[in-house]
Amino acid sequence: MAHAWGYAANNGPDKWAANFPIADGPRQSPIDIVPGGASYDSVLKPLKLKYDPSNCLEILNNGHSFQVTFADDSDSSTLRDGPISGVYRLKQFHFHWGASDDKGSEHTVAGTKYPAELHLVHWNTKYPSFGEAASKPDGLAVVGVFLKIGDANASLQKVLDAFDDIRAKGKQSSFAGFDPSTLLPGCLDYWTYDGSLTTPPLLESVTWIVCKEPISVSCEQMAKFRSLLFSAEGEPECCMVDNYRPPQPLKGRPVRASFQ
Ligand SMILES: NS(=O)(=O)c1ccc(C(=O)N2CCc3cc(O)c(O)cc3[C@H]2c2ccccc2)cc1
Ligand SMILES: [Zn+2]
Repeated sequence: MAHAWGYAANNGPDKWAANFPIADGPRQSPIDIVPGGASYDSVLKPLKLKYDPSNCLEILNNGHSFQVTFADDSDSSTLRDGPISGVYRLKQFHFHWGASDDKGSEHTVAGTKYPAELHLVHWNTKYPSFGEAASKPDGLAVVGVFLKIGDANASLQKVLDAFDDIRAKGKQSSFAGFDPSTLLPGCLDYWTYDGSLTTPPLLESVTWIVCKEPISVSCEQMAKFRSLLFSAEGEPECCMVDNYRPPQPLKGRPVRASFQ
């Protein structure tokens, strides 16, 4: 029986180390990003993101978040340059959010929490698959984008409009033709550091690339996020909120900035 980890008091982030001891490892994520503590590195290249909307397959509620999954059998949706070497393919994107607008992001900036955070998950094509890459120190690259309360986000609304079909855990539906680059901020300045998955199995295989500029989300759109359920059909309803891991110890890791 797979360990039923979650975000509740009895199975949440403080309890994960019992089944996933790497939770106390040397390169855990997320972290609190302290802009004054990050060092500008002129070697860092601009991010090169190329996404093909025809690779977009489906949207699903996996009981921890919802994710939009992409076909990754070719190099048509990729991340190159930035802090990484080689070609990483987009596998999926998902979000983390709070029960209220004062929390929800995983990374924080000088202690500031955003109401939500987008993760675009890519895997290194020097390995044969996502699953193989996920256990390698340079296997994954996740682009993180903060969401900040403001104007309604028209691109995000296309994703939220699909929620009625995936309200409960385990529900999925086809979701075609979505271009995830429409969820990126105008400025792609970023911080980068070596980290991990922020959910079990917490593998220390992620090069984190966290954008400095947030994208907007309206209060009404945040309410839509909170209409999803952690619970499956037929179970007592449990709202999907606060599905974020708090910042973890930096343990001496450098955080680099692509901007001055
Ligand atoms: N928040 S995050 O660090 O950006 C993250 C990235 C990828 C994944 C991911 O794609 N998967 C696969 C689906 C999945 C489902 C689970 O129930 C689970 O506990 C973890 C995942 C992770 C995963 C990644 C690598 C190996 C196994 C599982 C999850 C989180
Ligand atoms: Zn995530």
